[in-house]
Amino acid sequence: TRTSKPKRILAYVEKHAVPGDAESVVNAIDAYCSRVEWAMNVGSDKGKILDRVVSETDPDTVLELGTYCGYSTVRIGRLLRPEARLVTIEMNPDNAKIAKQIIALAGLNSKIEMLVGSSSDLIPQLKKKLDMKTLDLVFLDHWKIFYLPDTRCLEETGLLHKGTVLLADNVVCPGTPEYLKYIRNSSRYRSEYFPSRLEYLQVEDGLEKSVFLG
Ligand SMILES: Cn1cnc(CNC(=O)c2cc(-c3ccc(F)cc3)cc(O)c2O)c1
Ligand SMILES: [Mg+2]
Repeated sequence: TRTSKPKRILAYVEKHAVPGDAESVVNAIDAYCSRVEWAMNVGSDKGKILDRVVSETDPDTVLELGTYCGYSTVRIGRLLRPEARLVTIEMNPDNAKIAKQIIALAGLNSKIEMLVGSSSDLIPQLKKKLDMKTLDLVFLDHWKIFYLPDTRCLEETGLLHKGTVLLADNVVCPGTPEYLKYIRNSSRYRSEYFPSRLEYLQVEDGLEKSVFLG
């Protein structure tokens, strides 16, 4: 088919959001995906939990794994201070192209940098590439089987500091069993589960918040 779901989401956002108004971009995507077609955005129920964690953490540096259309990128970016920076990694170049346009429409280009490629390749480069000292917040929302290996990689590249917050989407649906087993049994993290619903549906899902203890 000529269009894709991300392209249809972008078209709807261009029609219904106010340029420069990140909140209206978030609301437009939620309106489209709840009324027209489901998409794997974190959504508004889990999004409210994400908002609270971002506000409480008040991060200078954020890493998002899994951009998709940029819904959570905009959701997080809209809460960051002007001098804060968010790096988001997306491995699908078509999704990245759409997300870039949605992030631009939200007026968040100055705070957000998108990298296109595999997280396992890009994470080791973060330290030097972006002069990344350490990360204050990591939002995991990419391929569920990559949550654990990428967390181990973040530990080994020295990108986590005492107090870094890891927030993982979909720990119930589709589920991230290996990640949960590791993070909940590790003495290097203090974890807490926030029950919620899968985006736009009545299915149980939730976010796992884990604080790195060093
Ligand atoms: C292709 N691709 C690019 N990025 C990714 C990573 N994200 C997911 O896989 C993902 C999947 C689901 C989901 C899918 C089917 C279903 F029946 C229930 C839930 C929900 C999410 O919130 C997700 O983040 C996949
Ligand atoms: Mg998700």
